[in-house]
Amino acid sequence: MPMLADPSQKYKPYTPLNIPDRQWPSKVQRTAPIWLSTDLRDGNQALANPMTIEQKTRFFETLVKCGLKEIEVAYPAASDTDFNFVRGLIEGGHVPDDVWLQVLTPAREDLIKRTIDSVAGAKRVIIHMYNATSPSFRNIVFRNSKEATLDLAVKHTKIIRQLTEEYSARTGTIFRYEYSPETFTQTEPDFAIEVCEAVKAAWGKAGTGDERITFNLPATVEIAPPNHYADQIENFCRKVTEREKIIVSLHPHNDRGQGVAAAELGLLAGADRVEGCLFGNGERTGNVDLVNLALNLYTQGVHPNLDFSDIQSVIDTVTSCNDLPVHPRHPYAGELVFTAFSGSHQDAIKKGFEAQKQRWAQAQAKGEPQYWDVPYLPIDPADLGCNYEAVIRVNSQSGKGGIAYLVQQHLGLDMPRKMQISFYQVVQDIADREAREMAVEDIMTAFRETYHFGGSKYEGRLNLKSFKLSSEPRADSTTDSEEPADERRLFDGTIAVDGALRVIRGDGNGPLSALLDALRTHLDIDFQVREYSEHAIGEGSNVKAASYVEIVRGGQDVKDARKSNESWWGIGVDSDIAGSGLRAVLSAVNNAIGARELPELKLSVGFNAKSGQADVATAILNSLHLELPRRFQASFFEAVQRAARATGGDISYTDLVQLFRTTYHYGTPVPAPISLVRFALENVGEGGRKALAIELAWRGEHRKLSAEGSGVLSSALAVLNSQIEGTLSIKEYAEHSIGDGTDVEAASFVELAYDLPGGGKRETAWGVSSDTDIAASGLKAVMRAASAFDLVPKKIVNGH
Ligand SMILES: CC(=O)SCCNC(=O)CCNC(=O)[C@H](O)C(C)(C)COP(=O)(O)OP(=O)(O)OC[C@H]1O[C@@H](n2cnc3c(N)ncnc32)[C@H](O)[C@@H]1OP(=O)(O)O
Ligand SMILES: CC(C)C(=O)C(=O)O
Repeated sequence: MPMLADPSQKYKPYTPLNIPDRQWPSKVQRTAPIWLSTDLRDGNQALANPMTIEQKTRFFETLVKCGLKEIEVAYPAASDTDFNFVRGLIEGGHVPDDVWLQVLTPAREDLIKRTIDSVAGAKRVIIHMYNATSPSFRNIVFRNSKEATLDLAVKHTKIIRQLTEEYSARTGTIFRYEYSPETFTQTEPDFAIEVCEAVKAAWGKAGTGDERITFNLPATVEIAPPNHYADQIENFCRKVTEREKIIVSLHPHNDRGQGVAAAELGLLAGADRVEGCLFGNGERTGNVDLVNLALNLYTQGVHPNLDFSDIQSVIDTVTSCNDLPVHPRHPYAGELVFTAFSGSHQDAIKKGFEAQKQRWAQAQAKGEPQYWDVPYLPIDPADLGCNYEAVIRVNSQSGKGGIAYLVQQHLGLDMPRKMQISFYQVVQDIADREAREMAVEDIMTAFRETYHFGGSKYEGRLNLKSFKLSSEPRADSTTDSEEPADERRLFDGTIAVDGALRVIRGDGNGPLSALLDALRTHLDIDFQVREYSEHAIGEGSNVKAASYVEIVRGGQDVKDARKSNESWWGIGVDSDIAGSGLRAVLSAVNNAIGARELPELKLSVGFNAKSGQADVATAILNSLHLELPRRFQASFFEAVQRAARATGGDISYTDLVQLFRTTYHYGTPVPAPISLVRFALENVGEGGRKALAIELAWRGEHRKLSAEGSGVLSSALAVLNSQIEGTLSIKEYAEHSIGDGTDVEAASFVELAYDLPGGGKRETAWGVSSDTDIAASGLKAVMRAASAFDLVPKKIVNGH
């Protein structure tokens, strides 16, 4: 059947009240009303499967925990379950002293008696009686007159008064009385007031405070817009006598979807109290939602005197008891209400959080309130025990702002705007391709994979192992100016390239360009930096630097580089700011090179000193695990060049390693001319002075010697110097570990200078050794370096 062309022929509109001087439209709610939960009565009676006693008890406990002080627990005359539930609450001691139990009864004597029986022994009880007063109920349901309707209410009010007084005398129970002219909103306004006046008179003892009588004015079925309900309430409040002895209570249903509005306007119109259910359960479309009402007040800065600080646990109890879901879009409580999928919402939320952080810091410094003001979020999810995880969820409708927000929240990284755009494209592609929502974990994985960030699992093809940055004055810089000398930065590092270690070197205006120079020189990887930014992560001693780098193809002039459509971003985090920048460059480079083939390490003479020295060092690093200091590299490189020239220009990898071994007596069967046989070290005196007793094989003979020094190396030098003319001294010393755990060894590198007797020319030589004992390693390196000199033996004078 089609909908009616003219519904006015079927449905009558409501008749508005004429209150020209109505006050409620310009009022503002500044206090919380009295709340009554009728979940266990009106809510329960609307369920296909009413709650069990166990469920009702659990629900009751949750209501108490939320702070409800008036709870309608049952229609006790309806069933044994309801009756026994009320008994169980009282006898089980579940009712706190400050909570009023409310029970509903019709205007029937037998049922009233049963109702009052149910609450025996309770401390505070509200007996709630109702009868229908509207014309259609009078005519259709009860088939009685106005007088009979009024008499029914009066007669049974008197019965309740008499019975409760008897019970009070016997048990000490404090009773209040609530009367509902059912279908108030459809009852003639003056008749509703007339019935209530008659009931008040029949009760005969309405006073102030806890002695007030409650007139509950239900919108049993919501049949008019909420302003009409407000007019009806204001009309009632104005006309009823002894207003101060009355609690005016609202009981809105939600048939037109305006229950919350009706309650809010009804309160402005003078009501004191609201009856409703959590999340709006109840007959048909439900009773008014108390959670919605309470949190509406809360977001106006009015404490509702209800506690929803763990709203999820309330949802869990309610849904498990009444078996009704909470809609994902339900105000304040739905799973999606703090979630933005759309890009512009996410962007505004992200900006809102950032601006709020600053605003709050300023407000805190001035001792002012920290007001909540985040676009699209009318309440702080944290106030309801929710976290910000769900605030932004990403699908194909999302934008860069939301994705950047998640990266910020989960990784602490505040991507620059252009990087946000770039990463957004990555996420969009995945979301579009897979046509699904991207979970936070998906986005974090995409971020880690794109930028090779976050541990060995995401390592790229190029991976920084160690580095050293130094500086030297520019060749063309002048020293006579007042300005600080113009410096070039030198990068010396070890990187893993597809798993194999490479020593690379480069120089530039700064650390990043020095690294890029090194990559260009050794690996044919040619990029230049277009944008760089950084920020701190964390505070105090845990602070780290996060760097973001955008690179473009190398060899472009500034104008072309700026215009280039092709670029790659990278991110680096390190406790050292230079380290974070270098890591960011490698992250971007890894992003850019993809699977491109990289040049193999090649060794041939004719290479320039920069690349040649580092390539030689790479060979030694990969074969012997020794990280040669830069000057050691230069020194060995000369030996390599000599050897290569002698063999026509080429030197194989194996020959190179062999050359290293023989040059430095490193791991060769024939020991160095001066070599360590055994030694003993002793601490002498304070300050770490050492006494060294050592046995040396000295060019074919054994010498047992001893000397003291400030440390191991200085005592070794003292021993050597006691045997020669001239002086040996240490020019450079370096060490590093090889391996880890219990297999760790120390590698020592010593450069000795030999000042020949009589002020002759100074010579230098390197020695290298490794040993599980670091002292032995240092001593062996010293002896191997000393072996390189043509040492002049000490002259024997008078037998000494
Ligand atoms: C708007 C509301 O939500 S009001 C509360 C509604 N809740 C419930 O109805 C749940 C509990 N109810 C019940 O368990 C049952 O209806 C009972 C036990 C109260 C009564 O059961 P029954 O005696 O079988 O009557 P029934 O369920 O048919 O109720 C209709 C009768 O009650 C009368 N009645 C309805 N409301 C009232 C009232 N407030 N006061 C007195 N009588 C009433 C009707 O006129 C009708 O009387 P009739 O049989 O003489 O024609
Ligand atoms: C008993 C009354 C208050 C009721 O539930 C209603 O009118 O909806």
